[in-house]
Amino acid sequence: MHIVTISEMKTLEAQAEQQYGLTSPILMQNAGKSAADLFEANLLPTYSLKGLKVLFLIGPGNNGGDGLVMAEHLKNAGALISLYHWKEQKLIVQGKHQQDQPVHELLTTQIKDADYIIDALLGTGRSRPLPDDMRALLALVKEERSRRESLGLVAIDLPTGLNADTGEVDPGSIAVDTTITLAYPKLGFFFFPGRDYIGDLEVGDIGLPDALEPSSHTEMITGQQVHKLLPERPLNSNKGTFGKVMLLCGSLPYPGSAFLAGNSAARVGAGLITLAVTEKMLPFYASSFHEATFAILPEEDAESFERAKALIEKLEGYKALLIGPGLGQSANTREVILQVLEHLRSLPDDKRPHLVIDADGLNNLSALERWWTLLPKDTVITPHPGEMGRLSEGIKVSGGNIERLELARKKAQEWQVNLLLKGSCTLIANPTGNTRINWWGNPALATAGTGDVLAGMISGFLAQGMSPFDAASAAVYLHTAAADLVNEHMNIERAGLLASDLLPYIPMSLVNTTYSEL
Ligand SMILES: NC(=O)C1=CN([C@@H]2O[C@H](COP(=O)(O)OP(=O)(O)OC[C@H]3O[C@@H](n4cnc5c(N)ncnc54)[C@H](O)[C@@H]3O)[C@@H](O)[C@H]2O)[C@@H](O)CC1
Ligand SMILES: Nc1ncnc2c1ncn2[C@@H]1O[C@H](COP(=O)(O)OP(=O)(O)O)[C@@H](O)[C@H]1O
Ligand SMILES: [K+]
Repeated sequence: MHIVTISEMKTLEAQAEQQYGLTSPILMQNAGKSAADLFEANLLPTYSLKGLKVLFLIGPGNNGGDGLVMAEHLKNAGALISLYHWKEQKLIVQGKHQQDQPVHELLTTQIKDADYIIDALLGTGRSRPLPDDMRALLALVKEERSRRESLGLVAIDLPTGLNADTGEVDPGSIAVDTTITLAYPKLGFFFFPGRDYIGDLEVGDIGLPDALEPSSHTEMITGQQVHKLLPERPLNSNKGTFGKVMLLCGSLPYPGSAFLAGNSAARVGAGLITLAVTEKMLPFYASSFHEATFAILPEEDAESFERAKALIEKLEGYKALLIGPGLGQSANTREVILQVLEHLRSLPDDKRPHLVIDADGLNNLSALERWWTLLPKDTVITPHPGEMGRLSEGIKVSGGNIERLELARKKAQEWQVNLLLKGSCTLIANPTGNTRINWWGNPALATAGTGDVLAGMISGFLAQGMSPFDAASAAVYLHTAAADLVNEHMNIERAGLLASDLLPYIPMSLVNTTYSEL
């Protein structure tokens, strides 16, 4: 699904009017109706609209207009509606204009009484800092919410005061439970601090014709999209159908990496997993990973060319190669990597395994000048912000702010790689400048080894013939989906997940894409 900027959204609206006669009032009717439908769908089956007290905060522009249309639909379905028109300071309770008492007192009572408050103050048209009286109004809502957790907060299009292009927020903005955004998610939702204000994201249909495509090069990865990307599993198949993955991962201080990555490649469906390990390391893997096969390499004190040669000899027929997790950073290991890269560059496209470089694979490379010129075509690299900084001459890379998007896009083109920049909303940029962002996040993933799982999943998809951009996108989405499943099944929240907990839930995350609403 496209992600749009404010100006891209405005262009779409203008085109809808010019080319299809879809005027602003028509779009607003559609917007308000779909917001009402999504709101109701979220209530069910726990609550119904009958008798539900909903207070709408109505702003002066089209965002307020959307709110009014939505309110009318909810009223017709039996909700008890109050409307506060901010600019006019006018309060209407169940159709009656309240004029007897000072509006401030009445409004405070309405806030205290409401089951839900709908923020339809400002949307993409916000053009300056919020005025004091709007901040004060939002502060009242926030205060009530901190007193009463059952009060539901929903924003139409976006939480008021959030910059839809950058994710910056006004000091008066408040975080909501659900944002019902219209037509397309806005770019600023995916970056901090804005990301924290959105709550659950719903996308309302405003009836733009399918032929009207945004010009944006940025997409949100959706479950429906991933579902379509997943490799078919024909009845008439065998392990050869689903590709072989070779992993050059793990070393004495970090043996778990190869296990986690290899296991994850198998869990997304790859046909055969081979760990390239030394004899010294073999007993560890053989006892913990029964399904793996092994390519035995000379010990780490052997000449680098012998170690590289042993791996290269085994590589024929492999569809994917993962280099890096837990590999260590000795000069000898760096030499091995360079020789393997040289070999891969020399192979024709159809004979070359797809390459993923992660972790120490990247750390080894970042020490070299113009390291990217050493990569074979279509490589996927998967840095976290620290590794990205090292790859980019030491610049500081943001963990979640908007600058990371431009950086990833620019570097993917400069380096001609598929660049997966990890973080809370992980993003992926390909060499032609297209980007995809993962909306779903789960801080339980902020624990050692989860990156190895992700790298393994990408390799497993590459072995099954997915393109590098798609393999990275699907893996990122499913990685967070698997983490959500772990949370649900282990009854945990934001802490306590082990990377290995993800493994059995990866196949379930694949199945669940069938039922994705987004
Ligand atoms: N134009 C269209 O065709 C559609 C618009 N839609 C809705 O329209 C919204 C955008 O509408 P608008 O462009 O009217 O913009 P908004 O409704 O977001 O706000 C613009 C109004 O707020 C005032 N304003 C701006 N910044 C302010 C501030 N800091 N403090 C106080 N007042 C401020 C402006 O003077 C203007 O009156 C979207 O977010 C969406 O909700 C949707 O209905 C879909 C279709
Ligand atoms: N707060 C968070 N929300 C969502 N995902 C996160 C969060 N923190 C970390 N992650 C994910 O966890 C993984 C961590 O990878 P990485 O830093 O490489 O760890 P390691 O090398 O220890 O495996 C990445 O996929 C990252 O996107
Ligand atoms: K709003």
